[in-house]
Amino acid sequence: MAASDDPFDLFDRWFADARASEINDPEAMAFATADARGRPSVRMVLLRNAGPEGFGFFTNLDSRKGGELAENPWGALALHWKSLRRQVRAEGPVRQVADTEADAYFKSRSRASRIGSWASDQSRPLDSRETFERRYASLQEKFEGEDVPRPPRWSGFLLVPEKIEFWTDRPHRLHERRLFTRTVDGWDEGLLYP
Ligand SMILES: Cc1cc2nc3c(=O)[nH]c(=O)nc-3n(C[C@H](O)[C@H](O)[C@H](O)COP(=O)(O)O)c2cc1C
Ligand SMILES: Cc1ncc(COP(=O)(O)O)c(C=O)c1O
Repeated sequence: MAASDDPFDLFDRWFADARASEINDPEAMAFATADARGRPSVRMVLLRNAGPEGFGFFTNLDSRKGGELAENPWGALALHWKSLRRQVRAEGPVRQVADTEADAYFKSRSRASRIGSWASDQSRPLDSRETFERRYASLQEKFEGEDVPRPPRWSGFLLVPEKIEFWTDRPHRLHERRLFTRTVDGWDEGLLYP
């Protein structure tokens, strides 16, 4: 297969274009999960790695998405770059990343964001903003002068794509859709009607 037909090479080129032309957050993607009954939910997350191993992001394992992935480890994502009028979609099984990978990413975040991850019981009900701010302030004190370690329930997920679609806007809604489907030894490429 020619290098230009590899979906991750194509993704890298599109992502580079998006970094150059989006006004903010070219890595923002909608990430869908579903519970054990198949009921879907979707939210934005930041794409932190993309390559042949998959598409990765970081979050709280006890969040709603974390709980749904524990019951049903499948996901779907969509990136839309408005400035380019392009969309990428991917679907497949989702796995948690290794602790070493989560540690390395967590270390790269700002100290304030690291403390925030300890302060936030992500997706749980919060009685008031004040409660959250008090928790944050007391954690700032607790970690004063110390390194802020990764909370044990904060990690990352990797969606290992079985399908990746590249969508390009064309006039009169006659868009181009290139679908890559994983095979035992590579990728099949085909087109879809828009
Ligand atoms: C642009 C953008 C990027 C976001 N990135 C992340 C992220 O990488 N990880 C995360 O946990 N939440 C992120 N959030 C917050 C999520 O959208 C969501 O509110 C949170 O993860 C809880 O989702 P859940 O209750 O479905 O688990 C982001 C929100 C926006 C708008
Ligand atoms: C709750 C939360 N966690 C994680 C992230 C990902 O970004 P970062 O790791 O740079 O904080 C975001 C981004 O908006 C977020 O809202």
